[in-house]
Amino acid sequence: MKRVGILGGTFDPPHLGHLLIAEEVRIELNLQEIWFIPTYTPPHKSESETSAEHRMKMLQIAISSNKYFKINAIEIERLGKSYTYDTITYLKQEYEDIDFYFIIGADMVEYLPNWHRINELIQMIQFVGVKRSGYKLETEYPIIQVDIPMLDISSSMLRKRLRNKQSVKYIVPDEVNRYIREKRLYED
Ligand SMILES: Nc1ncnc2c1ncn2[C@@H]1O[C@H](COP(=O)(O)OP(=O)(O)OP(=O)(O)O)[C@@H](O)[C@H]1O
Ligand SMILES: O=C(O)c1ccc[n+]([C@@H]2O[C@H](COP(=O)([O-])O)[C@@H](O)[C@H]2O)c1
Repeated sequence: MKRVGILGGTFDPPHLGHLLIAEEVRIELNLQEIWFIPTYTPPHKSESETSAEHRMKMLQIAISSNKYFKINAIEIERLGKSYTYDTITYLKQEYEDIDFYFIIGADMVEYLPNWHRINELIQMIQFVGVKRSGYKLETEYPIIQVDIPMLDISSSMLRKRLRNKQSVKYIVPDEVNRYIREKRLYED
């Protein structure tokens, strides 16, 4: 069976935290690929600030230097709320020969009891939790934990910095920074 990690996210914008957790989990669990799945509408928070097109483009730029990283646009194509249950149901039907591992930060681990159809979802896919500053990686659910170096960064912190015209260098890849500036994203 092929082993594939999934990192679902809003990626508004993508940052080094996303890339680091994906790479660390890939190596630790010996995964052949990581599929980044951008949400259309995130299930549990307000809509993204930038369009799906811009988020896809930034993600493409961000992952381009890693041959194991791919994008799967299923949630953007599906439109509506991006429930993981729907995505995994589809992926398991479509790719019977793949074992999927769904990577989440500790903030999402804490939130797991509130996920849509969690009792079914937890039987369908193996979750992999990673540390995140300010959150506990403790849960009753049978997740795998992977130890990663913590980077205390988030997309909301980046949006705030960009609004305030502060630097985001060394927090997002240079090419993503260039795209954000060129398209004047997150300016107000
Ligand atoms: N610095 C980080 N360390 C560990 N996990 C992270 C980090 N940043 C994001 N993640 C995880 O990556 C996934 C996608 O995150 P998302 O795209 O929502 O970014 P975010 O930084 O959490 O965004 P926002 O600040 O807008 O909520 C989530 O599972 C989240 O927990
Ligand atoms: O399906 C759910 O109920 C659910 C609730 C919270 C988060 N998720 C998924 O977890 C991933 C990270 O979410 P986010 O909002 O932090 O980008 C993303 O793929 C979401 O679709 C899914």
